[in-house]
Amino acid sequence: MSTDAWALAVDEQEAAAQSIGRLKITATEGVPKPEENGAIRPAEDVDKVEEEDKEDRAAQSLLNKLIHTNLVNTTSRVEVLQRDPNSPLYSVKSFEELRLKPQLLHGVYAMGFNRPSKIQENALPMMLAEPPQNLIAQSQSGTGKTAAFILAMLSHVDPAQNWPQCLCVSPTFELVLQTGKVIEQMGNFYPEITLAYAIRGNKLERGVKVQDQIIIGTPGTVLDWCSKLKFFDPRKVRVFVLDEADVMIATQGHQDHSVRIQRMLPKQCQMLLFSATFEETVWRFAQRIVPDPNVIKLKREEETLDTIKQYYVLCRNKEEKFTSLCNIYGAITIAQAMIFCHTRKTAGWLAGELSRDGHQVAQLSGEMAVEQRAAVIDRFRDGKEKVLVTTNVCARGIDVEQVSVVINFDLPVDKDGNADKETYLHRIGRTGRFGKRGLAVNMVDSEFSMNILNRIQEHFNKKIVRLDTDDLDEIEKIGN
Ligand SMILES: Nc1ncnc2c1ncn2[C@@H]1O[C@H](COP(=O)(O)OP(=O)(O)OP(=O)(O)O)[C@@H](O)[C@H]1O
Repeated sequence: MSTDAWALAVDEQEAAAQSIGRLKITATEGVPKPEENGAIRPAEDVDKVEEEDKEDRAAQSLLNKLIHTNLVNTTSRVEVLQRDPNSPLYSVKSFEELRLKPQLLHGVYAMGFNRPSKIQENALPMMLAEPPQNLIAQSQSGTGKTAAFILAMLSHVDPAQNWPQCLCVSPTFELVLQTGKVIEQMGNFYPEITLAYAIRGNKLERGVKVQDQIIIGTPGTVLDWCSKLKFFDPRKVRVFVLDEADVMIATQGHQDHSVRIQRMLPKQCQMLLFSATFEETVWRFAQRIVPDPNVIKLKREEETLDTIKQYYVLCRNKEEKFTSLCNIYGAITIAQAMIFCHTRKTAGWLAGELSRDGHQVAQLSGEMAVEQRAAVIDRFRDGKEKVLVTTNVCARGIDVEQVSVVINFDLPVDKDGNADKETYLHRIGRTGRFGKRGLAVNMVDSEFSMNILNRIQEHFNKKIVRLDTDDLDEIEKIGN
């Protein structure tokens, strides 16, 4: 969006907020009611009331627009979804009924969670059962998987034992930091439990023994900590979590590290594998390495979220894609957006064009130092930049509530040039988090990319609708 359009949208929001305030005052204080004593209103009073009626109607319409454009609090929407059996946020049980410890109940409520989601309701009893049971679980992006396995880890820790008992391995530095923060938040009322980060740069002195009960880290560093450096004894670990399990299995390096870690764990250690996607071969592999697992698996057509609307636009080249993007920004209010490109070069070019157009843009790519990448995500999460242009580096897991639009400037393909359906799902899942509405727009600029889009539609059995970005009215409609 141009700075002007952005300013206009903000003004409109503020005006609406003030009008909503006025509406309230009118309702509680009321205007004089001359009809009640039969007196005829003076002409200027009638004018005034008519004026106020008009104002109220305008305010009401703005309020409606705000509700439709999802700019107001979505709590009630989440509550509605949590009572709809077809929603992945549905639950019949409360957190109390899941028998969480009081310290953890305190933690989840302090985070603003009212009820568990479907995956939390289903997975937690399996994860907390005695004797411990293994689990391979799939649930749509943004439906609370992370919270589920964190609650399981925190529940299993014995705070009296000062050594690592739970081990969580995540594929990237950024995800480790993000998940670590959630562990700290949820465990806020359980101060006896502490956490160590096994990530590059967190150097411990030789010979140190980690006393924290939970370790979260990337696979290579975790392996170093328990094998070469012997910072902790893997034989004492009781819970092992593999987050984004499919990528941990499918990526050779991650798989080697994870399997080597797993071999060092005791036989009775509980194994928990979570992801939003499990390609068939990966799923089979997971079932081979996890003994006797409980399984929560989605049907193909359940994998996409109805709350994320998916569109595509036809363009001829990257310049036209950029124009389409500007048109979208000109027509709808976008809180924050993530734009995915295939190469660093395109991402750099696009970030430059967007900044020239007045946007606050951040760019993220694989060659940046991990600390630098984490800092970029932090700034984006704090809303300092409204647009994040990136390659695939943060397609997975990153949770930024305000992302209302995801743009696939280039469609995701694997190294053989085939449609990368899993990455597609993870990318669009950066919006529409926990019941929010989201918009995903795919830019198609060749027969090749049209084929990729078709493969994606067929795979998920979900129609992706064409959008004409020259027609501003049409774009406006999809923003509602
Ligand atoms: N029961 C709940 N009530 C309200 N909000 C919740 C609940 N559980 C999780 N959330 C919030 O929903 C958002 C998404 O949750 P989370 O990151 O756990 O999803 P996920 O399934 O792990 O996503 P992804 O597949 O992208 O990794 C987070 O901001 C989290 O704080």
